[in-house]
Amino acid sequence: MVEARGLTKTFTRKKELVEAVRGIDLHVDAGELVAFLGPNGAGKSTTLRMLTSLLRPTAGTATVAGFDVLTQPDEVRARIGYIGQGNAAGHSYRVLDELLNQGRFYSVPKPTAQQRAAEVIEAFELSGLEKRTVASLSGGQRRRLDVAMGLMNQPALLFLDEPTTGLDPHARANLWQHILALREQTGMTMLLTTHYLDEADSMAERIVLIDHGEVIADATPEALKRQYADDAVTLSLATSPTGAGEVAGRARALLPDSVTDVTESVTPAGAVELVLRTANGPELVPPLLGALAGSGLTVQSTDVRQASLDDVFLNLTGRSLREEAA
Ligand SMILES: Nc1ncnc2c1ncn2[C@@H]1O[C@H](COP(=O)(O)OP(=O)(O)OP(=O)(O)O)[C@@H](O)[C@H]1O
Repeated sequence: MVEARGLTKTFTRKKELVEAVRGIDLHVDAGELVAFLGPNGAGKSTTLRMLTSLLRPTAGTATVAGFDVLTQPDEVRARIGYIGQGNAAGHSYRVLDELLNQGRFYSVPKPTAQQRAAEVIEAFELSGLEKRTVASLSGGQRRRLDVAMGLMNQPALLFLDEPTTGLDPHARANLWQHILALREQTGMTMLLTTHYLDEADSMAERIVLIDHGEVIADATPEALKRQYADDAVTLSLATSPTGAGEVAGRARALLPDSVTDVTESVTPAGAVELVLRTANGPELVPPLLGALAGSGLTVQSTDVRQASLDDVFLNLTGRSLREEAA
């Protein structure tokens, strides 16, 4: 559905070259839900805008829905929906008129546009708001209208640039519910940008991690975490009369090979604390607890912190995506 090779965009700003996108390759199959994740200024929006034919690449090629973005932009646009960062709808216009105008923009015949508008109004919970002006809608309703507008030409592929940025958690969850329902019903291919880590983790089937205009990793959230970050298991063990060192030594001898790193300390209360790095913490804990108890060691508490996409980004770049987003 999307095939890009060496996609590059260089801007000139105050006589200086800004290499916004530096040779991105991308392949997206029909029906995939792919998230571009990366810090501010990484080049996500610029990539999306090149793929939607809104921006001409400095170098590289891309085909979208079977058409070349450079030589066949009209064919590309007819087959995609694009929901940009800003609100697409005009403030003083009414909801239904905006949807019908969008249909007209795509040369959808009027009866079809009316039927389509009724469908997206229903699907995106905009019923009862048809006559309201856009300015009078809540942030969440407005964003749902944006997405609904992007669907008026029944696209095969939907591009969403930071669809949930600025929405409160409830409105974010609500918008996602609608997007996922749409996807389930239509199997639509979706490509979105976000810098919400939790959102990318739970919603995207595949994450393309972008930094400084380049793809630094591309896989499912689970695969990324498995490959680039470890879970941290913290065990707190009661010390014995023979001393903390002896307890730690006995515990260490029971650790399976899947533990890649161990740090050891003694808490102010005198407990021996071991922090274990491993690919799969939840799987490691039950047998390990059994083995520790079997050898007479007393586990006072256990904590498993599973690897996050922020750990992945940190391990790949040395920077925290969470902090950069903040
Ligand atoms: N029209 C432009 N003129 C000059 N520089 C630009 C232009 N558009 C984008 N840039 C620069 O290109 C780089 C990439 O920007 P882009 O908007 O693609 O990043 P992004 O990953 O989408 O970030 P954000 O999450 O903040 O939207 C940034 O340094 C940005 O300032």
